[in-house]
Amino acid sequence: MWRRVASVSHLFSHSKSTKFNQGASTFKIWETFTSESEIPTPSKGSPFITFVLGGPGSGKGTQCAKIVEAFGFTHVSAGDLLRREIASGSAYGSVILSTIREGKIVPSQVTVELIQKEMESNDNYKFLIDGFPRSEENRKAFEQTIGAEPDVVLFFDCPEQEMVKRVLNRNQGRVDDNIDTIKKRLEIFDELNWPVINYYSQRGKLHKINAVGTVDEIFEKVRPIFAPLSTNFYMK
Ligand SMILES: Nc1ncnc2c1ncn2[C@@H]1O[C@H](COP(=O)(O)OP(=O)(O)OP(=O)(O)O)[C@@H](O)[C@H]1O
Ligand SMILES: Nc1ccn([C@H]2C[C@H](O)[C@@H](COP(=O)(O)O)O2)c(=O)n1
Ligand SMILES: [Mg+2]
Repeated sequence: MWRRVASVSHLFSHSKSTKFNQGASTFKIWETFTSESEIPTPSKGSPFITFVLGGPGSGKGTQCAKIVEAFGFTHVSAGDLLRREIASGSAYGSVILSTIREGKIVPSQVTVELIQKEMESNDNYKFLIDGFPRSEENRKAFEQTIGAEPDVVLFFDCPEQEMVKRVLNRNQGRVDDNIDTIKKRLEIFDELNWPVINYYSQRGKLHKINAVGTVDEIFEKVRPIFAPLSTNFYMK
């Protein structure tokens, strides 16, 4: 059952907030996803947030592109934001680059700030946040800074051997797509991501998807999770 847990209205409390607060669309979201008894107190100005989890090469970015196309979400990839920060030559750039090269996790404050800016600068109210949270520290920083919890959490479950094969074949020139860094990323994933996955599983938000198969086969497992959006949601 879809359930809104927290409001991010304060995140959008300035000029951008009105897009969430005005018109019938906000109320449509509530009408569609919650029964009367489950609505805590409808809060105006709450974007629909999906976290997308899975190991390196599990297919998160690939499936996000399909979800964007089918359901009109905005794709916010934490890894892409960090790579963009490196490319921009910002003050954080060199630290981010060395962290990514080592297969480690960038401090949450940096990543959450980038995600927040991206959400605030976007007119959409449906967000796929890809590759985040990677750790409990990430998760708590998002909750504290943004003041929200996700509505849905996808977890693409893929065997290690398959993930390694996909990453080594990716061929996008990423500094972390080499066997040494992949091994470290997998270790970090095992150590830090499982507590996050368990956290959302215990709260009934996790949708675990077997990520083996063709891209289209996997998307057919994803589609029903968002199907209510296509029929009832106020479309972008
Ligand atoms: N179902 C699939 N079968 C085979 N290859 C796939 C499948 N899904 C994605 N790929 C390919 O595997 C590679 C990794 O996919 P993708 O970039 O979507 O993974 P990711 O989870 O976003 O990885 P990362 O965390 O490293 O960003 C890409 O080259 C992609 O084209
Ligand atoms: N929440 C995040 C997301 C990503 N990173 C860093 C470390 C990852 O290995 C790298 C690439 O991310 P991907 O594109 O694979 O999602 O970016 C991070 O530190 N914290
Ligand atoms: Mg990716």
